[in-house]
Amino acid sequence: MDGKVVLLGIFLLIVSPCFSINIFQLLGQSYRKNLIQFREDPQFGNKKILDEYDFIVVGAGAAGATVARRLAEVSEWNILLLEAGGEESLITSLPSIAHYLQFTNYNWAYHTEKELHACKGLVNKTCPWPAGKGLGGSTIINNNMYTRGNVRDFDRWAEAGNPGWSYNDVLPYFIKNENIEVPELKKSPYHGVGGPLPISYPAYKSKLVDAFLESASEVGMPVGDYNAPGSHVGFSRIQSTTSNGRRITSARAYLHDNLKNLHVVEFGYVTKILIDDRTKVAYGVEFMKNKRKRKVLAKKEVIISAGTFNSAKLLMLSGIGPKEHLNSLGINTVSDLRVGDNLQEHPSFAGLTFLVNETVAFVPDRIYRDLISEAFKIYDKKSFMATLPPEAVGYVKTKYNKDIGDIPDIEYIFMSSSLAGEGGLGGSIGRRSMGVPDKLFYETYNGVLARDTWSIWVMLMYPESRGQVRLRSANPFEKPVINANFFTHPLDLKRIVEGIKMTIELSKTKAFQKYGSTLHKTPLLGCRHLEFGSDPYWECCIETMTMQMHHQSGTCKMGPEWDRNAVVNSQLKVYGVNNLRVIDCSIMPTITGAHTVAPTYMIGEKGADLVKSTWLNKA
Ligand SMILES: Cc1cc2nc3c(=O)[nH]c(=O)nc-3n(C[C@H](O)[C@H](O)[C@H](O)COP(=O)(O)OP(=O)(O)OC[C@H]3O[C@@H](n4cnc5c(N)ncnc54)[C@H](O)[C@@H]3O)c2cc1C
Repeated sequence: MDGKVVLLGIFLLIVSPCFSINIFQLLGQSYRKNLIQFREDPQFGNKKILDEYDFIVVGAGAAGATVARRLAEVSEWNILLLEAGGEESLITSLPSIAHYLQFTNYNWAYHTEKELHACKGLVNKTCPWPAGKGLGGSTIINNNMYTRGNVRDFDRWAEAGNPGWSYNDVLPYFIKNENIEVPELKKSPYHGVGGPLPISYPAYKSKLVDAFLESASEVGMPVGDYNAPGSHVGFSRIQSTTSNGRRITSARAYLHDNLKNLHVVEFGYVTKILIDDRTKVAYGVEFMKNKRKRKVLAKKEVIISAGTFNSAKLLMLSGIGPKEHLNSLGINTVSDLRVGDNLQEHPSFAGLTFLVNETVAFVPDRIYRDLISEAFKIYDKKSFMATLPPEAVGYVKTKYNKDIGDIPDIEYIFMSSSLAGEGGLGGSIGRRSMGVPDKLFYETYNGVLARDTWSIWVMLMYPESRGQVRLRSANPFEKPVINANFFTHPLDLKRIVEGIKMTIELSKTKAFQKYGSTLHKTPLLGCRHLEFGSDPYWECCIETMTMQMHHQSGTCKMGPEWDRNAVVNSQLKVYGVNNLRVIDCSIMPTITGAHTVAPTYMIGEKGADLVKSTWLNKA
């Protein structure tokens, strides 16, 4: 049965002329009869939620599902988890199709405004900025890469006036979250066994990923566990949030359990936090469901875990934010805080394409032509469909990196495919999700479409530039105004250029030359006035075809009282309002040096403990 549904899903995916047909959610209906005990939904008996809960958690993403679940472990408390989207489906569990999911209702589908130094060649000159929507949040549509970041990232948080957030303080929460399935890491003191989130290597391994790992020694790099202290710099296969070749979302990891005191509302869109004007106490939320406005109360706390964009948006809609901005929209200010500032992300460049002379790459065109046999291969883990698009990472130091020791500044994301390689029947879905227009794509990559290629996406780990999120209006259903301000600090661009040049050198190693790797040299449309391969040429490429990692963070910054930009304190309590916390990726004072889901799970685990220690210690 399982196999037939997946086969049907892949078939529909290919024949569907229009990706807006939401086949994923249709397929999901059969899968929905799963284990969440209580939810307000006609299909599940339509039990009514209560009028009042001990805790209300807004958003069921990486952090929200974690917090709700951990609080529900206190049996005398009741918890309401409100989520704007619906449930994941069977088809979303295939890691290889992550990019396709950005064209479904599982994505809030935001965009930046026009950028001065970035996304200049993309559709409408803006960067598409996805964020996940549904029970699981961005873990429904993300790329499953599990990377914790550097020891120094967390030590810096603590040094900035946030006691309890040093690496040694947060390590137990990374461990608590994890069930490591990589045999050689099971005994590592830095990994967890028995936690809710399985971490494994992708089920399928390509020949090209072996070449990447072999190339490490030729450029003086170790191969090791990037999630253990002291071995961040180096190359490795990806540790991923998958098990047996299937995506594991935060909802699967944390919510599929017999928790009678945890009530879940899907398609419940929270529009406002209710705050008593006089006492400044948060006492509930307003939300819309089925076009009806409703209200639910919280006895103890309201916890906002709506993700970096929507947590900031919800605070501002509720009067918590920069006074001048709220005034301009006629919103009464409850607490004048720098909500929405400090936006951070990992910009990157994904345009490098290396051709190889064997049929060893992930070429959707070939796979989809032989669909039936491929569908069956998924089940014995011999298919590219059971792997992640990114197969390995390398953490390297550029010449601009002045940090001593194990602190890289560029991440290589290795793919045995490329934007060009997935042309043809693959639908060029990766480049579409990045907003690369047809003209730029075809004029640059014609001749190498649907060919065997590999690529390294070069990701900046510690951006100096900062962006901003603001409300477009006081209407909660309008998309926020997002200014990423990428590359406003020139060093950000220079580091990526260096990473690109280092990647080209890497392609010349014996390991890659075994496959005759050659760089595709048609200059990028828009940068043809510059000498191919020069620094100005690469700078132009990055500014033209900027690629993002969707690691939005920092808009509800954690910091001490004296930090004028802080929104929450080290207990994650919002300044100036009682009984209100933000617990999600938005609280990061500075972005971690890696992909953000692992640290967000950690924030969820630690945040839940902070809430427990407040209320369980009260007499
Ligand atoms: C396309 C994509 C690819 C990514 N790839 C990776 C990767 O490979 N590795 C990695 O480490 N990280 C990756 N990330 C980032 C990672 O998934 C996020 O950092 C992480 O999920 C953030 O967790 P969160 O809890 O802060 O927010 P989310 O997981 O985004 O959850 C927020 C939830 O709140 C809900 N919500 C928002 N507003 C409201 C409202 N008003 N009312 C009710 N509910 C609301 C949303 O619908 C959502 O479910 C990726 C992200 C995206 C979008």
